[in-house]
Amino acid sequence: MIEIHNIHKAFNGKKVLDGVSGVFETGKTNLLLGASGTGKSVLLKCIVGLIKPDLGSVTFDGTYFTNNKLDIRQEIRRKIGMLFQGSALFDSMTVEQNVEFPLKMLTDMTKEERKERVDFCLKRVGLEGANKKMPSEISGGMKKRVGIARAIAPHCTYLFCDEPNSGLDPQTALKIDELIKEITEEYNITTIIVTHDMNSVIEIGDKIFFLYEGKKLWEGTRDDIMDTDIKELNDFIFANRLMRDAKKVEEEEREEEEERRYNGQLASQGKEKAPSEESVETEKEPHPDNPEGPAATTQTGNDKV
Ligand SMILES: Nc1ncnc2c1ncn2[C@@H]1O[C@H](COP(=O)(O)OP(=O)(O)OP(=O)(O)O)[C@@H](O)[C@H]1O
Repeated sequence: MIEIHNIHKAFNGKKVLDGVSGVFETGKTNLLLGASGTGKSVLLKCIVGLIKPDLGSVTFDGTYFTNNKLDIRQEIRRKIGMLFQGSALFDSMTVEQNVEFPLKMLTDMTKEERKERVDFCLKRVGLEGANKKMPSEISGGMKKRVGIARAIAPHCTYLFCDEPNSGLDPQTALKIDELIKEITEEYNITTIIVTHDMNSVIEIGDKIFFLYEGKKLWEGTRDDIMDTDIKELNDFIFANRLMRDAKKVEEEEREEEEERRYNGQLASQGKEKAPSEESVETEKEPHPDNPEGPAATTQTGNDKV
């Protein structure tokens, strides 16, 4: 779990982050959502320590990170995997050398152990056998997969992805989203993804933090993002036609459901009423074994007297 508290950041007097707080849960895909220039990347960099916030703190699983001793910060950094926007592979290295790179830098694994881990990670992201290819020989989607393999290779506890879908067609983007979500759940990683892609929100938004002009205006899940009354959020998500259509379908389904429930209530009331009327009638009818029957035993107040 990563906790951020009251993060502020300004550049040359221009406020970019204005008191952002939140908790990013373990085993979940946490999305930082917002329009361009709203401070998502700066917040991500503040969390991983690439930018120092002016104020505020970041805690990784209870260990204070911001302003802590260098060795503690380095220890936490070792557990962080990064997937950069353009994949950021080393062009002069093969796929396997790219994935092996952080293992050489961050671990004391033997050559054989590194080879085993590289093969495992490449297999996990669906790139078995691509070891010897150069980045220039593979597609954008494959590059993202190599980036993911490289990020998780040193058994990362925290995974940060800066717009993992940028430059990908929708189908490949969906596959990358799904892969990140699967890996997050499988290895119980705390994942934070910077995005403005509404498809990602719907597909993998376990927890969403909506940033607007440097502030967190809303947080919630993909199930409730369409039902808020926050104007800035609605303007952002419903600028996308697919989202407007999805909202329309959701409203129609809700109306149908309400109608069904209402009709069901009416029917059940009617049902309750019917047997009681019936039972009154049958009580009045004599039982075949007892011709005198209940009808005969019906008494009025006067009879009793
Ligand atoms: N190192 C820097 N120096 C000065 N200004 C910066 C620096 N980094 C970011 N900014 C400014 O901070 C603001 C927020 O930038 P940021 O990259 O976080 O936006 P974003 O929400 O990630 O946008 P996008 O979705 O377009 O990537 C922008 O106005 C940007 O110009």
